[in-house]
Amino acid sequence: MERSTATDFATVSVPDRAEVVIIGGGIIGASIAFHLAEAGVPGVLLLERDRPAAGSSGKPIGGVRAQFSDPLNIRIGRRSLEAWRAFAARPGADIGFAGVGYLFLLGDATELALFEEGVATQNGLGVPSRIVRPDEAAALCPYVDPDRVIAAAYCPTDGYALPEPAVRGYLHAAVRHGAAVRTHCPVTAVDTSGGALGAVRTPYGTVRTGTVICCAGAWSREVGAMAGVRLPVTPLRRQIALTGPLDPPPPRIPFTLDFASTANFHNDGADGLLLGLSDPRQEPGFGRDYSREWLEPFRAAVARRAPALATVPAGHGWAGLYEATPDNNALIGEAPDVRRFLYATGFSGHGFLQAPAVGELVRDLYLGREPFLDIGPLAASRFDGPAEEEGSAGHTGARPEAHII
Ligand SMILES: NCCCC(=O)O
Repeated sequence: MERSTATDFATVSVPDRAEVVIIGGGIIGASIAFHLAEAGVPGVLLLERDRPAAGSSGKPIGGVRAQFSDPLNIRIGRRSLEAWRAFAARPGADIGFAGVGYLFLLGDATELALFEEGVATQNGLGVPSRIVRPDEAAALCPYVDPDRVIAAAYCPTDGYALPEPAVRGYLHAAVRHGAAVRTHCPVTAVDTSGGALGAVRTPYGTVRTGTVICCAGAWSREVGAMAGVRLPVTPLRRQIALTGPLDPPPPRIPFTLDFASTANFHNDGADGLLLGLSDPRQEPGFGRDYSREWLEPFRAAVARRAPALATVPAGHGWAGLYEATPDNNALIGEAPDVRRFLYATGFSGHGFLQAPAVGELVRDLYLGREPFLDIGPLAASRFDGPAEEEGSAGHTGARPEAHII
């Protein structure tokens, strides 16, 4: 599902030395490169083994929201939304931001209680979300059957945007500010000595550096291991499909998501829909071949909430990888045993929507500045211990968010 040509910065050589080497040219690496270069950090080098956004950032459309259950993710989402809205001015690119809102469909009293608590937390942090009755949910999204939901949570300032133009926008702006970007340039080794970084190696040569930032998404565990750093990230295939033109064309709807099943749908251009589901049967792995079996649980789920879409056609599909952590929260921090090995990964499906704020946070971590929030709870060390248990929040108190996709 190629939609646009990616910016390419084909590698013919790498510099002998860089102040900072960012590994990974997806949305997180691109945002960090931009924020560091904009702040005047010299010698920022981003290495991408393929083309920009070749991993999961190549998703056609990405939801952006501040509706989360815990303050940390709410604040990251809210801060990022401000940046997505202003992206045309800074860094300066059209990312197709559409503030259509997010509508979480709720099926029972337990879900409603969870979202009432979440909305109260969000409102306390300035996010204008609210619980809406079934008839208002159906008015916002006419596919929803008001007799089949108990309520919904709606935030009008959420929406979606286009990830690949966002990656390109960040990279072009980073280069304008002096950063270097090399694509088709895999990192094959990270040299360390006595707990300090020495260099990264590539097929085009060795780059001496004192700082590495791992933004390798689903491949971060392997990149971390090159430096002896444990990053508990697991690849998990996620799939979406486009309906193509519908007759009649769909109304303009919020990003609509059934909380219980994760089935979701929203507009794709003027005349189609994008459909998605986090299939709980999916086994971990790097496979990214598209297959259609997820459509069966998707159709079953929408039949329960929005039966008008139960037979909607699903045309072209796309498969990408979530970079899942055991508690579905990101990993952001500095490795305790390898100085200046920083990481921003494990976004568990929320990398695009969190990328602008993450760029700021990692910039501030690098510069030793006071960040806009304490990233301590996101340190990978929360999973240190004998077992890396699925569903464990570890011992730091980082609270898993309620939304499981
Ligand atoms: N990965 C995006 C799915 C929708 C969401 O979590 O908001």
